[in-house]
Amino acid sequence: MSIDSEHSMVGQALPHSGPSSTGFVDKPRAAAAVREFLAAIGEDPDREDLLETPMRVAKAAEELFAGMHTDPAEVLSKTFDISHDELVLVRDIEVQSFCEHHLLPFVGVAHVGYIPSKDGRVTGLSKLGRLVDCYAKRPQVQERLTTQVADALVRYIGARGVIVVVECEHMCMTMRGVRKPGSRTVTSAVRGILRDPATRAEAMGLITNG
Ligand SMILES: Nc1nc2c(ncn2[C@@H]2O[C@H](COP(=O)(O)OP(=O)(O)OP(=O)(O)O)[C@@H](O)[C@H]2O)c(=O)[nH]1
Ligand SMILES: [Zn+2]
Repeated sequence: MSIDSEHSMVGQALPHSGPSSTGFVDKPRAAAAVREFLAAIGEDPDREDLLETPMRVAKAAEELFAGMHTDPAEVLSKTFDISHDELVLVRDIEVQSFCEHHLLPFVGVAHVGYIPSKDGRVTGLSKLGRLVDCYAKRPQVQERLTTQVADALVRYIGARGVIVVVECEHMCMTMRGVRKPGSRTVTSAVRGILRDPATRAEAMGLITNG
């Protein structure tokens, strides 16, 4: 179960809670499933070079899906009162996620901007990258990733305006299926006063032109 505090887990004692918890994957179960999968595709799971693969995958899953067990409220819990009440924008935050339809990666960048709460509380810049990871490191679709990052900034630090733009290439569209390498999907979410056309245009200008 995810410990995302948006989903009614606030205040509960959580096993393995924390921004970078480990130990949440049932590794023997995951390894058994990978072994079965290898057999299903016609491989020999007892082939010497494959013997350790199921457990390797199970261990990797802990890292690859760590966001499921990261609490966004905790990521954004520390703020600084520096009385900055205008746009803060971090561009080109690396995104590495997994499409929940095919469990193949989608990778690219996120641009995250926000206008702090009226009292000018800001979060540490690195926390925006951690927030993106929190929502990216889980089975995901790009649209949901984009809105979850935007909504978290409103909810947890009271941002008066938020703009999130995510641009990714989906391996499920390049390695298989429609096979369109190089195509990039762009999604955006805008909240609060950044919905105002002039403010939004200014933020989009900074995102696209630097
Ligand atoms: N909206 C959205 N779609 C995604 C995302 N990642 C993958 N997809 C799409 O999910 C869809 C799943 O479609 P299905 O028809 O159920 O699956 P499929 O037969 O494997 O589809 P094809 O990829 O067209 O072969 C595909 O069109 C994918 O391109 C995402 O982040 N957002
Ligand atoms: Zn996919």
